[in-house]
Amino acid sequence: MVSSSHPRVGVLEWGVKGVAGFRTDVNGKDWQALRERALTLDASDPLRSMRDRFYLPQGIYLDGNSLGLLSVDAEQAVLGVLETWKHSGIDGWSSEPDPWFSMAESCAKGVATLIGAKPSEVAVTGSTTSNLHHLLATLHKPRAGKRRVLIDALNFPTDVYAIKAHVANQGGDPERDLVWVDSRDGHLSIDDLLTQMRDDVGLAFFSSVLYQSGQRLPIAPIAARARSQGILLGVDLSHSIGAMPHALHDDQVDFAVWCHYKYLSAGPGAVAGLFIHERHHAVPPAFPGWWGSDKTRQFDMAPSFARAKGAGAFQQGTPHMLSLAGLAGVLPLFLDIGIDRIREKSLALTDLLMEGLEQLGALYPELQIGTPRAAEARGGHVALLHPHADRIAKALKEHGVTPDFRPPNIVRLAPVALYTQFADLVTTLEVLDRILRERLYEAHDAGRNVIA
Ligand SMILES: Cc1ncc(COP(=O)(O)O)c(C=O)c1O
Ligand SMILES: Nc1ccccc1C(=O)C[C@H](N)C(=O)O
Repeated sequence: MVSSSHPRVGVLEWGVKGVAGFRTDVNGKDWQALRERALTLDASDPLRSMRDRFYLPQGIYLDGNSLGLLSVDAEQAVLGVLETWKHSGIDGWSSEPDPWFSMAESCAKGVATLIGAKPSEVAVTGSTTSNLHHLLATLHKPRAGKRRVLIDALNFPTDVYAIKAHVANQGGDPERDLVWVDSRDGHLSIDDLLTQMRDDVGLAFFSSVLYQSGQRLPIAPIAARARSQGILLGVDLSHSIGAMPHALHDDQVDFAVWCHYKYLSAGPGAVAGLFIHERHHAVPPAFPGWWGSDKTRQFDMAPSFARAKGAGAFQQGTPHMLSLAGLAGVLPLFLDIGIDRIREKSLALTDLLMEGLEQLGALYPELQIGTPRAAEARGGHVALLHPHADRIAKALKEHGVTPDFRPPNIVRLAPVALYTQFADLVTTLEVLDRILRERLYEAHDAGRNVIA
């Protein structure tokens, strides 16, 4: 455990006004009842000691769905790699107890538990984007009568770029071959989506949780429909891994990709992950590299590729150890707590937040909630919609709350079960109340910052 003298605050000094010095009681709504409930929830929160393991920047951090915070555990693991490098040089690859040579495999085993996969179905490697390119090139060969690719209009841009490029690389025409599940209101209709999984579709690719609205898609029925229609199904788990359980193996998803730097807090640009269902393990990777070798054969340096069994074969070059160590360090926290308890707290956090936002919506009609209310239809963050979302995000940050902004009108608020307190959310609501009441956002320019 972290000692009480551990530096909890001030790791990053943002120079914000700070929530503590911010008066919220001027002609405002009375948040006392909600605050009392939040304090009771905090007092009985079984995960509350986890917060002590994280470096918490000044103010309230609600951007863990973009970059999760640093834990002492991840820090120690990264420092451990540096120490080993310092003292052992090349022997770091083999020195016990954590040889670098097998660190990706040990991480894959832990990650598999979080997503309902067999260890042999997961590899920790590459980036979300590079893994998607790799799996598409390996598994999807368009054929006559099944050339169409189904994606949704709300998917994260990198996925769309990769899929368009893949279609073009396979001799197709993205304009003609892509079928879009459209959205009128920022959400996807599951009925629409299932209906569009028609006979002429060969590949479908969705996110488990949509990055803007936080809508969660039901993977089991989508995968069942994909199976019955002979469609290859891929899923991007970037916004759900570490926040909720998955059942990729049992649901029979064909493949999946994700990053580890959001809810999992493995560090900026941490090594990413991929899943390939075991029924596809006979297919060789499209872009092999020596790090995908059977580990007992890798240093034979043979000209023919003796690949690892399963997803490990999709590794390519030497793992980026400094970017892998953070994951190795933080994973045991998730495994010890168990992903079901994490989801339980995450839902309780977003419940409280949405309840408060509904109360604010009654006071400020321009404010709307862009996230589905039903627990099974939402992920770990809440999207707030407002015509001045860009300026509101800046005003929140100025007053000590870190959200992010996604164009055109979304402020995302992501409480993370391991380090967000219920009371933080009530403070956020109070700050937001005053920003809206006094139109404090007008002090900020419209438009996003380079990184929003
Ligand atoms: C759904 C989704 N996919 C992919 C990415 C990013 O891909 P990469 O990790 O390759 O930068 C993000 C966020 O950056 C994301 O939200
Ligand atoms: N990788 C990043 C690097 C810098 C800033 C943000 C990101 C994000 O991950 C954004 C996130 N995927 C999103 O849902 O918008």
